[in-house]
Order: sequence, then C-alpha cells, then structure tokens
Amino acid sequence: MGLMPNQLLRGYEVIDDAKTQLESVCPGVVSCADILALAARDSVVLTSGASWAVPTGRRDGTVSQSSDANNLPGFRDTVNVQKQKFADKGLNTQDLVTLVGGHTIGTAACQFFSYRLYNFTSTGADPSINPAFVSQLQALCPQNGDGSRRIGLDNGSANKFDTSFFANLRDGKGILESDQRLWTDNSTKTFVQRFLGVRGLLGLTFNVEFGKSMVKMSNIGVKTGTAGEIRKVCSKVN
Ligand code: HEM
Ligand SMILES: [Ca+2]
Repeated sequence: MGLMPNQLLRGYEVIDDAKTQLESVCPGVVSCADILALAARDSVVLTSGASWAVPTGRRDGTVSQSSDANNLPGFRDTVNVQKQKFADKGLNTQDLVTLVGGHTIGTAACQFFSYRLYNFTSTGADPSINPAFVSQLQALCPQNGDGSRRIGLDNGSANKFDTSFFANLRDGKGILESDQRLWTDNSTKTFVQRFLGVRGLLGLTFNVEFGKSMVKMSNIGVKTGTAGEIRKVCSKVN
C-alpha cells in the first residue's frame, strides 16, 4: 500500500499543548474540533492572511478510525475525482480551488512528488511541469534520495498566505500533481484565473473566499448538543 491520506500529518504537539492549557483552566468545555478550526484560522492570520469568524460549539467524535480518511482526495487524483470527493461533502468547484489554495503555505515531502521528476514518461519528467523548474526540483529531490526532505508547496512563498500559489500553477510550478491539474482542467482553471485577476473574468478575492469556504468545510458533519463528547486528550476518545 502507498501513502495513505493524512499519514504524515504534523503538528499534533501544538494542538495537545493548547488542549492541556484549556483543560487546566476550563475542563471539559472546549472541543478538539473547535481547537483545530481556530488553529487553522490563526495559521492563516500568522502568515498575513485575512481573518474570519469561526463558529464554535463543535463536539468531538467518539469513534476514530483511519479508514475514515479513505474518502479524502489524493495527490494523484484527477480534477474530476477531486471535484467528486468535494461534492460528496457539499463543496463545489469554487470551494475546491479555494481550499486547495491553502497550499499557499506549508511544505510537502519529496515522496509526494518526486515520481513526477524521473521516468514519468518515456522522455522524462511530467510535461505539465515548467522545464526550468524540473531541474530545480531534481536538485532538491534527487532520484533515490531522502523522500522525507520537505520543500514549499508554493515555490518562493511557503510562509505567506497570498495568491502566489495560483501564479505558480499558471507558470507550471505546482508541486503536487493534483494541484497542477487545477490549471489543466477548464472548470478549475477559470477560478485560478479569477483569483489572479485575469482581465475579462469576474475577479475573486482569495482572502475573502478562503474564509467563506473554510467555514463551509468546517461545518461538515458537525456534532452539537449531546452528540459526541468533549475529548480530554485530542489524540484519543475518552
Ligand atoms: C485535493 C485536495 C488535497 C490534497 C490531495 C492535498 C495533499 C497534500 C499533500 C500530499 C501534502 C504534503 C504532506 C506532507 O508532505 O506531509 C499537503 C500538505 C498541506 N496541505 Fe493539502 N491537500 C489537499 C487539500 C488541502 C486543503 C483543503 C487544505 C487547507 C484548507 C490543505 C492544506 C495543506 C497544508 C497547510 C499543507 C502543509 C502541511 C505542512 O507543512 O506540514 N490541503 N497536502
Ligand atoms: Ca504563499
């Protein structure tokens, strides 16, 4: 089996630290689901993105199974598959392009994309990658090198919440195959262009749309009232 979605998810220690502090002053009140939704928003604010109001009051699930991550999109998914997986959760094509725009910050390990650099076709690298960029990526992720080495998902702007990620897709500098495909398919390309302010298309402001789509996504399958529980430790059910 290859890489499973969320297998290399990082940063649990930050969430655990916030949870420990909350439990010490106000036990059993703030859910891990709310902490995660707020931390996502704060990550955007800390990287100079715009803030948004996060509705709170979520409760945590009492079931935790890795198989529940199987319906998440994968980094080799076609645009149609990405759209279908988002649609299954009530998210449309604009939400897809907007939320994947979250890759304007953060990094990916070489193991998620180095297959695009070597023997992708009989003649070499994935033709959707800008040829000048291929050699840069090859230097960062040598064939049979360290697959855990990390590089920015938004080349040149991995720590700033901006529209540079979309410009990189336009320039053939997307890191993940699933990301670059958003520029190849017309139904998603038009949203990338609108975020880039291409003339003749109705403009969209990434910062504004991102907050809206995040609220929409963070309302999927929410537990409230007496459903679920407030976890004592985020990594396990009570
Ligand atoms: C088609 C949907 C998506 C796919 C296939 C996908 C895939 C990936 C992959 C493979 C990585 C690299 C993981 C690693 O090397 O550890 C990654 C990182 C990341 N993704 Fe996504 N992702 C998707 C949607 C999203 C969405 C909706 C968001 C947020 C709104 C998001 C935010 C991030 C961030 C911030 C990172 C960097 C994490 C870090 O630096 O540790 N992604 N994604
Ligand atoms: Ca960026």
